[in-house]
Amino acid sequence: RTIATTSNLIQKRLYDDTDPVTCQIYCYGPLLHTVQMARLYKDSKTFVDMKLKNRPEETMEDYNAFMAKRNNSPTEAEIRDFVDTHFEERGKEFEPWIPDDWKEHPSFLDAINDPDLRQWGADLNGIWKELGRKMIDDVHKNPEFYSIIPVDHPVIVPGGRFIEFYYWDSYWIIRGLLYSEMFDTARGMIENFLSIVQRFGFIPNGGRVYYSKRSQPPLLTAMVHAYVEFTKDYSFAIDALDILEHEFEYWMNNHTVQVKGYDVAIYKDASTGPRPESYSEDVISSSDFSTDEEKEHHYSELKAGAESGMDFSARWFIHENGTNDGNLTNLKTRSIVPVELNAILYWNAKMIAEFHDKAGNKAKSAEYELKAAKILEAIQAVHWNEEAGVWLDYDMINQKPRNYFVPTNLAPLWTGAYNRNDSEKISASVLKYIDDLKLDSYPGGVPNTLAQTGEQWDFPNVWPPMQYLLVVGLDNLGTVEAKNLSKKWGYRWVKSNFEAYKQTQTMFEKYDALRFGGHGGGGEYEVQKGFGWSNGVIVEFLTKYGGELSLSNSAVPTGDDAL
Ligand SMILES: OC[C@H]1O[C@H](O[C@H]2O[C@H](CO)[C@@H](O)[C@H](O)[C@H]2O)[C@H](O)[C@@H](O)[C@@H]1O
Repeated sequence: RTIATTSNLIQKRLYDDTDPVTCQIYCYGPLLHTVQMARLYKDSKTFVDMKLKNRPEETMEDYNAFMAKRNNSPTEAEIRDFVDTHFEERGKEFEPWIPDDWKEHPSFLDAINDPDLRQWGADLNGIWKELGRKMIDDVHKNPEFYSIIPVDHPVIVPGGRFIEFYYWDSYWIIRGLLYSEMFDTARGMIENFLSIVQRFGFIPNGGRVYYSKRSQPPLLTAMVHAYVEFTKDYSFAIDALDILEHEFEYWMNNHTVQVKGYDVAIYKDASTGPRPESYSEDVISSSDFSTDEEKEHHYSELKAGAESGMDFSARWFIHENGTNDGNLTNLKTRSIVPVELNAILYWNAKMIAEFHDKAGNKAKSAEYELKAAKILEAIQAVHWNEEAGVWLDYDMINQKPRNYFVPTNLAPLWTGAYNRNDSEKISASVLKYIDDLKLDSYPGGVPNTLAQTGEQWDFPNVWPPMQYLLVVGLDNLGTVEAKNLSKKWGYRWVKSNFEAYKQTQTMFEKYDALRFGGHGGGGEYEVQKGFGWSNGVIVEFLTKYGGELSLSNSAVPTGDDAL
């Protein structure tokens, strides 16, 4: 299979404001406002996932007539009736699908010694079948009836309310699939993303048109790298190079600002209005602002937060007093330079350089090495904080580092965005940072922040991709102390997830730092079950530790007892 190369067409599409016609229903406009503000469903995402019964133009005509007839003030019952007449239930875009390459007994299971952990690994492998989604032909023939973004290959979704692909989730899902030897499914998901970059110029937050003006942390190149590491099929990466470069340039050209004379990337969004999938929630939180302009700024900060994947968190609050106090009205996501985004872009440049080198294109490889070196310099100048002994986000409003814990403060260890000659020094300072903050004292894993705001990316919630970042980052650092802590946290994560699974037969999207085996909560929707990235991380950790890890000493561990 070959991948068509990018062209000016992508540039045109990227800057051209012609949204799909379905966007008039699902992304913005009066119909969306009327229905979402009626709060017909417990979860606001329900409505924007429902299929149209008629063409969007016809639906809009009916809507205009409906509103005119009711003097623009329909009752809730009338709106419900309108929705029932014009929309189908959610989920109509998929047909049952069992991945063709699913294996009953992938060999990672043989590497797990503990019988209970091995059975759990088999259960998790079985969950891939439940999370698979294939689009029906009609989605390709009549895309304007659906909010789903049509893609050629079936995908593994996160689960629960998330029945479409999510960009950054897919990195951990794909790694899990590769360990489960589901190479075709993994490759299909990557090919979908490559074709999406060709169509949109970048990868939307998730597989719905209403997500199409923002992205998520750019991990496509890392997905390709993981696929190539497993399959050794370098030609796949080489064929994809144009597209990977395009995505990289999209971020560097559209998401960078200047800080201390360096180009650094931030999260942002290119649409107006509230998030369609959380419309009334955003309108409510915007009611603190009086002018339309202020409300619009607030919506942009919310959507930039969603682009970061950490929606929402005190990580993105800048209070008037310069701290991370406050609530959603203090969101200033676009004014905070995030460590991991720049660390990931560095990684992307390095991997693109590596693929060019494999292709024998030394000039291009050198060009991307140079881009990586520039990003590294920026990370060192803007994010590294000698006093804290770690990398920190940067507050552009108050022109100061933000000395608040987030696992992403260690992201450069994960992506290799630091000078290897400094490993010993960095190891000493990072471990002291961890010690000072007592990050090793939580029985359920390292919390995402130390701020308890009720937002889902704050204390005490623990998120699988962030545990992965910490465990892999510390392991990469390579000193004995860092490797030991990495293993300790890896073991703890497996055991705590296992405990939750043993009690509930469920994998959760997020967990609880304070409770060994406890799941997370808070935020604007119920904790979700499934769950793509949780399973991916555990399948990888079971492969990594399965030979040595045993549950026999699995009494509720705290701190040092976890091993
Ligand atoms: O509907 C609210 C938000 O839901 C998504 O965010 C959360 O789930 C995603 C899928 O697992 C995950 O990628 C993200 O990190 C979570 O915070 C969605 O991505 C948001 O855009 C949306 O507003």
